[in-house]
Amino acid sequence: MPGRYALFGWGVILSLITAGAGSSYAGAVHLISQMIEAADPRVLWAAPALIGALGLIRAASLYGQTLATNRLALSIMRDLQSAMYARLAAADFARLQAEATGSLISRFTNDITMLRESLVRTANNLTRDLFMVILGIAWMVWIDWLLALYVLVVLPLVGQPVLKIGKAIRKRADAVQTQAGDVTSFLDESLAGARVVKSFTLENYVNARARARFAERFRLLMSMTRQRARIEPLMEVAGMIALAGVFVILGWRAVQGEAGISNLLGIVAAILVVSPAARALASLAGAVQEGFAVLDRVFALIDETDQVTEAPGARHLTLSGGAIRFEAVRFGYDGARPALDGVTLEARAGETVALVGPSGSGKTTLLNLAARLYDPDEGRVLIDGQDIRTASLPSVRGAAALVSQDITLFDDSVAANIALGRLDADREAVIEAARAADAHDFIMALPGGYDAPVGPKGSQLSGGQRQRIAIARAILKDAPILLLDEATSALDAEAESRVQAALERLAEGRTTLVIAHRLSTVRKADRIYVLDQGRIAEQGDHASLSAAGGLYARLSALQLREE
Ligand SMILES: Nc1ncnc2c1ncn2[C@@H]1O[C@H](COP(=O)(O)OP(=O)(O)OP(=O)(O)O)[C@@H](O)[C@H]1O
Repeated sequence: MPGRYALFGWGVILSLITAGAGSSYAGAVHLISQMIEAADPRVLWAAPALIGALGLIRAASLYGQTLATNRLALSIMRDLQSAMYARLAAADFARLQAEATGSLISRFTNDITMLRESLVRTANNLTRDLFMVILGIAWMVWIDWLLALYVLVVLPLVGQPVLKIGKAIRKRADAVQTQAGDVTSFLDESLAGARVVKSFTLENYVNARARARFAERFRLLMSMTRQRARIEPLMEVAGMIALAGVFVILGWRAVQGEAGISNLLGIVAAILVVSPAARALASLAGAVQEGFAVLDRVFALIDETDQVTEAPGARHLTLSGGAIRFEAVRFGYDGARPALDGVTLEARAGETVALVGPSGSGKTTLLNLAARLYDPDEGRVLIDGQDIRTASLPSVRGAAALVSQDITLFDDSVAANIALGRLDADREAVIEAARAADAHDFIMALPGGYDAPVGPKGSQLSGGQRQRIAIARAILKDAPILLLDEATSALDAEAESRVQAALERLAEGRTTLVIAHRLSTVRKADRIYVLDQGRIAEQGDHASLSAAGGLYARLSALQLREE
């Protein structure tokens, strides 16, 4: 496959040939009309030969040029999209949380579409039309320099306003793209929430929100269209003024007795060649500015830097059982109240530590920090005695398996979804993990078994089945630490007891930090930490904490479920 520079080179050369052949029509018309004026009989074969040759050359080079320049533009698009996705894949969890998924998706759909149109148009037209204008003017000078001089004075008069319009378009294009993200995120949210929309009869509510967004979209696009629409008429007027002046000059000459119809035809042909090219260039100014606006957005994203990064020279964690320790950890999502405020806790290797606390007390935050999805503002998180900030990121993320309530399944086969726990796992290991997660039997009952597709977001499986797939995935990962958010979602008794049993097998032999929702879990825990407003309010085992009659005693009566 030809490289970028070769494609660019070919694009320029072929544009030059295309423009050369196209603009030479002016010269050909001039020559042929001279022959006709002189009643030269050779015109009978020279005219069709000349016109035909120019047409063929132009057609062939146009084809090659379109292919070369589009290939270049599209390959740039492909690489920009890959770079953008790679950046997002590597981006901080906080970064991804901060922007709506729909808005992120819009960068790949709306932004990229606008950029593609702009790039392809630029690639196709910029050099070709520029050469057309330059060569067309050269022909004018050759045919009649005085007329050419006149045209050259008139045409640039519109250059300045056209550039100004381009700048106005760029400003609006940015707003248009940002709003496109808003529309996409609304669509994503409201369509994904179909169950709620229907059951609460929110159709009118979502319709009103949709109409407001589409109305805003209309307004922004109209504002951009008004700018775009000004360009062509400007060029039209300039072209007409040029043409009118040419006739005045030639008419004046004819009155003086210096006739010459071949000059007239030649110049008119040149104007006809130059005009559309100049018009295309002018409207390209708008498209280029739109492209720049999107490129600004694309590069702003690609250039983003992360907060959670690997320290220089970071080494892999040395694991010896997966003891985990929080030391005076303070952390806030934003400047406001900290979500964790001086938390010190410990789970020794192999221990199960339960986290209990009111809603919003910081339990999920604690698991997020243990997986190093965020870094503490103060204090340290240690795994087997090593500060996880000083260790390599893959080794930290590899040390713990996170099983949360929002289970992510990808639209792939059951086996592929389990294998996400360890990408190089073979089929036997996948089946073994599924057995341990009590998922094997239901998987075998699916049409296609392990190769059965799970559907978008796992929609073809039940809630309990999805949970067991997630557990199988964690079993396959075989990390020494388990970070578990016990499900509260309503599963029926049988599904729940199966999930529960699978979780117990998963927790065997691992250090476990579990956000507990069940009495059986806290009873079995080696230690319970009770969180309240980001602080450890109490700690101990179930019996002693119940006896103390504090926050835990109240919470356990309300929050913890009996089997
Ligand atoms: N992404 C976020 N951005 C800003 N604040 C957040 C974010 N996530 C959580 N918080 C805040 O941090 C605090 C602790 O939240 P966290 O999710 O850790 O609580 P929790 O104990 O897990 O609650 P629950 O039991 O209801 O899930 C809350 O006050 C919450 O509003």
